[in-house]
Amino acid sequence: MTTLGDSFHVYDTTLRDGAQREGISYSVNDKLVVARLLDSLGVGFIEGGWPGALPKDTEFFARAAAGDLELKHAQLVAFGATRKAGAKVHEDQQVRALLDSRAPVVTLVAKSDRRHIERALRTDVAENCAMVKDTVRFLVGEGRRVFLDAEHFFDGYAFDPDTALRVLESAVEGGADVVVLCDTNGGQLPLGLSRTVADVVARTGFRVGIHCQDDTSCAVANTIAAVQAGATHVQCTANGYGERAGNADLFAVVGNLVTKLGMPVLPAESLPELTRVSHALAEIANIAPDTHQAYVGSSAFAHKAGLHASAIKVDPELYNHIDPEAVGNGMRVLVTEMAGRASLELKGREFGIDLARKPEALSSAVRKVKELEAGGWSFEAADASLELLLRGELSELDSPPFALESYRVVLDHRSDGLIVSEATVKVHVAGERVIATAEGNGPVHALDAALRKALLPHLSWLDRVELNDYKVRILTDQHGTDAVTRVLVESTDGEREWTTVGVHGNIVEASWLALCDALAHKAMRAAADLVGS
Ligand SMILES: CC(=O)SCCNC(=O)CCNC(=O)[C@H](O)C(C)(C)COP(=O)(O)OP(=O)(O)OC[C@H]1O[C@@H](n2cnc3c(N)ncnc32)[C@H](O)[C@@H]1OP(=O)(O)O
Ligand SMILES: CC(=O)C(=O)O
Repeated sequence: MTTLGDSFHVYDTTLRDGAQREGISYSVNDKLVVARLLDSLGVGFIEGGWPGALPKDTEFFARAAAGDLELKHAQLVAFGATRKAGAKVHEDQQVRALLDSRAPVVTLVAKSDRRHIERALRTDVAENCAMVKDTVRFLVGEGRRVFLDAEHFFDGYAFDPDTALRVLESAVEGGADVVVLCDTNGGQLPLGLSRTVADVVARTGFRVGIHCQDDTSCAVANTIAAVQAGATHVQCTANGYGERAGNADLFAVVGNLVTKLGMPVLPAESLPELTRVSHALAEIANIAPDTHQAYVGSSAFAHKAGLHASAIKVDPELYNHIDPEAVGNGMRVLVTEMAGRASLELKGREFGIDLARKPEALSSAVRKVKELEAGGWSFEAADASLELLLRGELSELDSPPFALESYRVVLDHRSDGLIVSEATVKVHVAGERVIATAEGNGPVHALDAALRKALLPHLSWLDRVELNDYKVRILTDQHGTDAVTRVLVESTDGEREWTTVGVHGNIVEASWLALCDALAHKAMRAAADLVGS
């Protein structure tokens, strides 16, 4: 299917409005990488920043013009304000900077609420309209395509519709292609906003765009409502980054337009790239991806409730609003206290375990999971411990790689201020009784070191296994007033990562349980690899 071409604009403002989010500070190199990623998706316009206002943005446009940014799909847009009140447009340094940026498209921001014109700009409506018309005409005369961002349009239209419309008319008289209605304070709700958009389209016949801030958490809904009311240009930011509560999220807007409204606003091959690009852009912004983000979050198609899983077992479409792979995401089944037999059966499939014809083992595993979770265990993030539990129910596990006789950990607070932990483990491995002692900077570190020392000569794969991450959570609501500790251990052997869990009233024992599962899981895989080779 071909895209809608110029008849519908996907306009990205991550590099300008997205950068207005608290905590984001793109370097010029970051901006170039972001622009390339957005271009690879096939968005029509990339607003690169405000040249003349921010030195980094000026440099970004200079580097883009010098060949550092070759865009295959998008056109680069420079953002800026109209000339100042009472000034001559060709003498306005900010306007000149827009031309100097050499961007083929310019988006001008202009006031469209009479209160802002009079109180913030300290001018009158006639001069404000002249500022808009002069600036658009000047830039169009210099060969630029111009869009007008009508700031505070919805509030302004409600307060004084004639003024708001006069601003739009001035832009179009000057030669603007699109007038973008901005919900700058983000206070709109979909129904009212779509009525205004429809009204403006009907009264003016202008090409209308939409720009929504997310202060009512309705930016995406408002954007879609605007499109349904006649807007043909949507301004969005990656992952909804933006001033205050953010902007309309590009990925949700595009996801909705393509999969719900059947509008091919991006090239067909871009849709499965949404998740990857969203996460890559989060990385560059130095913001952890929102796991619950619609369409692209890692939890967007993660199912926890047993009833959901039982229907998904019949047909995944019953509980997924789209095929997750259509947007490059994937479905996951989570096993927790909310699991039923179907959840465990589906999870088992992920591990290559067929539980469908083992109803007793399945029911017993469900019971065990519920009991353990009630005692503070959590399998949601500990797939490796869950796999061991399921295989244990099916009596599929070989005996563990070693057997513990005992361990002891001591903590030594020395007179020189050093605190050293020492652990001794006595284990039986490969038919031998082994005793090993090691020091560490904490009790768990010492225990891990002692265990490795004891096992390494007997388990050839152990030298590749490392602890990647160690998370501790104190669960104060378990067992009345006694707190229990939950430890999650993430391990790696350089090729794959796996997570195990341990729970106990004693943090060292909780850690020990998680460590033992980690090694048992690796031993299980090593044995399977041996059989497979
Ligand atoms: C809704 C939006 O998010 S629009 C994007 C907003 N982005 C930014 O503000 C980030 C970049 N901004 C900047 O770097 C600076 O604010 C600048 C360079 C634009 C201006 O800096 P300064 O000249 O020091 O002015 P300052 O920021 O204090 O005030 C803005 C001026 O622009 C005027 N102004 C505001 N909107 C407009 C407009 N649409 N058209 C013309 N002038 C405007 C204000 O009245 C004020 O003028 P004054 O100095 O005569 O009072
Ligand atoms: C232009 C813009 O960012 C706004 O009105 O919110």
